[in-house]
Amino acid sequence: MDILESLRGRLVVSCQAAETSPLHATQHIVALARAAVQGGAHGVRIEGVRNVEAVRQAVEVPIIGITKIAQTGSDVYITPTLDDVRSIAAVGADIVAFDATSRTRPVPVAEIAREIARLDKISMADISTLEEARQAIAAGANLVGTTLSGYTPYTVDAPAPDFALMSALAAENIPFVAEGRIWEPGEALRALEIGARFVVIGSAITRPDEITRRFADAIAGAAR
Ligand SMILES: CC(=O)N[C@H](C=O)[C@@H](O)[C@H](O)[C@H](O)COP(=O)(O)O
Repeated sequence: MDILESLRGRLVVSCQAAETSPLHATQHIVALARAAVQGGAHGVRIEGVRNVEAVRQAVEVPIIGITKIAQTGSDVYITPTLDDVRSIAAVGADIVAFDATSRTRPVPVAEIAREIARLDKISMADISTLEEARQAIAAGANLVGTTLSGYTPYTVDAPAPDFALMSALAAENIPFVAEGRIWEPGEALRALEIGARFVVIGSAITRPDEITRRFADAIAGAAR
């Protein structure tokens, strides 16, 4: 079946761990991906060449692959260069996601989208505003993700999750994925009702440190 069709209306789980996390090693990312699939995820979002390669051997669902590479002179870090695109595509990502914000960037969005298409992969442009989404689609991206709303200097005050952005994307028939700062099943459902192709959840499922902190903070607040 067509990959985007297989994900329509479904849950994708982002399995990522910060360098400081006890879950950073590839074996843990693989375990998170397996657990996500066991729990009903229809796809996974994975960072890093080694991790994508290992997860590709472990699960059969589609993989959204990214790299996170810091760039000199730019805040763009999600799959920022053509080499990143090539290396993540080569190890088995089905969809390659990349930063498509209008910040200073090493490679134009159109070049990244063109390279992903040349490699016969699906391109997912991570954006933070409606205007960035319009430009990414015009530049050839297959779909956009709301991933970076709240993370660019001009969206730091955007609501979490950013349902207003989702509604604006739906109103213009821009194919979009709901991703970023979704913590409740009801929020995921609302995103799908607005028109998201599928939903990507990360921290609320795969970052036990953040999940723990949420409970710990609530309990500490109540004890005060
Ligand atoms: C901003 C950024 O770098 N987002 C990253 C993109 O891959 C990940 O760190 C997020 O965990 C992912 O987008 C899922 O979002 P959330 O963890 O909020 O459900």
